[in-house]
Amino acid sequence: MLAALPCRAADFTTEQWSAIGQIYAKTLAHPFLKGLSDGTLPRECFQFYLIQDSLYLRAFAQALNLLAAKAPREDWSLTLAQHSIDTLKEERRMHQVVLASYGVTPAMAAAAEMAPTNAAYTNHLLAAVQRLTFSEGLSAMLPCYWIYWEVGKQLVRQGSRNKDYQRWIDNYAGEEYATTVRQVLAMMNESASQASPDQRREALRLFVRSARYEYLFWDMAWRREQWQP
Ligand SMILES: Cc1ncc(CO)c(N)n1
Repeated sequence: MLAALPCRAADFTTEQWSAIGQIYAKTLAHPFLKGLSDGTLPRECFQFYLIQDSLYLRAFAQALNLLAAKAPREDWSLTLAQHSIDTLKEERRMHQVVLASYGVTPAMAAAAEMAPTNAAYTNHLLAAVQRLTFSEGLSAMLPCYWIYWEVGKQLVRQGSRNKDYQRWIDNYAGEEYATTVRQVLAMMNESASQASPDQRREALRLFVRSARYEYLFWDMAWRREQWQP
């Protein structure tokens, strides 16, 4: 029976990744990532991305804290709360170093408004962790971790001619980031194994949606998306 196949409990993350195969392939082929890799990405696009991403990371860290509060295990709460702190400290510091070299002060970045895609994506994450079960919320958050890791590993093979772009790539291709992502993957598999089939189905749907938003986030930066009117 076909209906019995999707959303099985064992190795849920394998199933999640296979559900976004096409989305991930399109992501790697996107001109933003191609440009990051070959160094031809226009400076204004990267700057737009960094400003939007610093706004994104604040919401992401908030979502992690909400998820930490819902975790059924104390060690998971601790891990997620730690990731929230790391997100705010490490990633934002890196962004600020790079942004400063682009002449953007932290105040300028903080005063910027979220572009439509960014607002939609962060609202999707915050709604999922707030309204749904731990497992479903975690599934919505997972593409943020996982896709960046995969992209980092892929892009580091080629390297970039632009040193700012290279620094960005190195951050996500590094061992420290890998450890972080592996923690969340293990948590996802364990948590999904205890969820109901309906919850797993919903978790998968949220995962796919977040993967689509990840794609759209690059596209947003590439287009330097603005609110209309
Ligand atoms: C949009 C987005 N997704 C994921 C990450 C990885 O934390 C990030 N920095 N930005």
